[in-house]
Amino acid sequence: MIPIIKPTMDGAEAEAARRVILSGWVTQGPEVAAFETEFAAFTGAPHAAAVSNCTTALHLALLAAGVKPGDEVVTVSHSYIATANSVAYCGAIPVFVDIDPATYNIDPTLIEHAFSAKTSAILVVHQMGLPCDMAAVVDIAKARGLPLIEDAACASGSEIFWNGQWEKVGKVHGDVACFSFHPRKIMSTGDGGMLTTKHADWAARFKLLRQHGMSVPDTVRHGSAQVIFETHPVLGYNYRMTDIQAAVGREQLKRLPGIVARRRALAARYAELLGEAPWLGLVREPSYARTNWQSFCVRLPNSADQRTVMQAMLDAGVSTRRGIMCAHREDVYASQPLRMSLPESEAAQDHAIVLPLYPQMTDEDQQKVASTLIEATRSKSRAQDSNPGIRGEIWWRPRIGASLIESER
Ligand SMILES: C[C@H]1O[C@H](OP(=O)(O)OP(=O)(O)OC[C@H]2O[C@@H](n3cnc4c(=O)[nH]c(N)nc43)[C@H](O)[C@@H]2O)[C@@H](O)[C@@H](O)[C@@H]1N
Ligand SMILES: O=C(O)CCC(=O)C(=O)O
Repeated sequence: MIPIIKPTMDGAEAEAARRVILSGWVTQGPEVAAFETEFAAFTGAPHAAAVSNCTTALHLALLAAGVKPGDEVVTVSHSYIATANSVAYCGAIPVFVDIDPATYNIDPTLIEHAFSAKTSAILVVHQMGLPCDMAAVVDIAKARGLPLIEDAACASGSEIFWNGQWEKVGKVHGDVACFSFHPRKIMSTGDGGMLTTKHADWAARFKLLRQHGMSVPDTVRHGSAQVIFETHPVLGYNYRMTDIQAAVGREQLKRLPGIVARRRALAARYAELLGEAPWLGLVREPSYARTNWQSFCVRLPNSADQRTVMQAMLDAGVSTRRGIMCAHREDVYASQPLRMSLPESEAAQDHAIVLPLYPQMTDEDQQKVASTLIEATRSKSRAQDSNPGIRGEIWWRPRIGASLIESER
């Protein structure tokens, strides 16, 4: 079976975990601090704070941005449900904007239509590792005076063209970026997350809130010759990363440039192999973005049944995933009125699939994936079913106006 992903770990990560276990200090401590310093240096961010996963990172980011109950946060539905959930954890309402089908990322031209007097933040996603159009989004956020949060769960090592040079996602281009180290991501600590921010006071707040809002951390009390009594001035959470995870993360970070380079080579090979099937829509990087190819997403012809194609591939020993989910279609958000229709988000969920991609893949593996996909879709390759434009042209269908669904509020 060719799986969707394989973590890239070996004895170096095992040895790092062993070293921490034998050190006698295993929870958030010196390894977490070192991982934060190294991750900040990697991205170019002034501050970093490690947490238990990216969902908790997003929660803390929204709290630092001042999101409170009853507020609205403009974001996408087309994302793993953690994006919308983090807004709901604040008692706020996620207001969903449709995506650009060429990039699977938020369509900046639609953002204005999602605003109301209750909007208190913008939360964008760098979906599948491909940076969204940050220049456009930053302009909108600045014009409105809104904090801008980047869900960079998938985007470790991705780059944005900024002020004439390539910069890492997380440097930070908005106010704060949130990363995931879940095993489905390209570097992993088992589970884990990281915030990078340009604001020193936000970083201090993340470090306070991740550990129960405790005034004096356990590490400080542990090493003190004086008796110290801690206090809890604010409501905090247990969102810590352990030192075992951080030690693994430090090894993963050393590998990250190599992992990204390998994924880029594998993605280029997929594009070559699938080039003979023009009915399949591939993602092409816009001029402002270099993806880490966390996922290699392919748009199927509209007449192809997604589940049938995925089952045929699974039967042949190739694991795939459907297009990115849409939160507004899940029961948990279904009763919430939409401010705009989301046709591109829904089409992307229903008509795209994600192919296996991991550094250990052989050329034989990739040929098998490509040939299986081509065979499973060839009969659906009628010209009228192709998705012109998904190969890189901007495929635009205006949908503001008649299709706009006004909020009932
Ligand atoms: C592009 C999207 O990719 C991912 O979403 P997804 O729906 O593809 O993710 P899921 O299908 O839930 O991914 C879980 C899969 O990730 C793999 N996986 C998860 N944990 C492990 C692991 O520890 N070891 C190995 N070898 N594989 C692991 C398994 O194949 C598991 O079925 C997430 O990273 C999303 O956040 C992201 N938007
Ligand atoms: O829990 C998951 O499956 C993914 C969520 C994630 O990536 C995170 O919270 O770091």
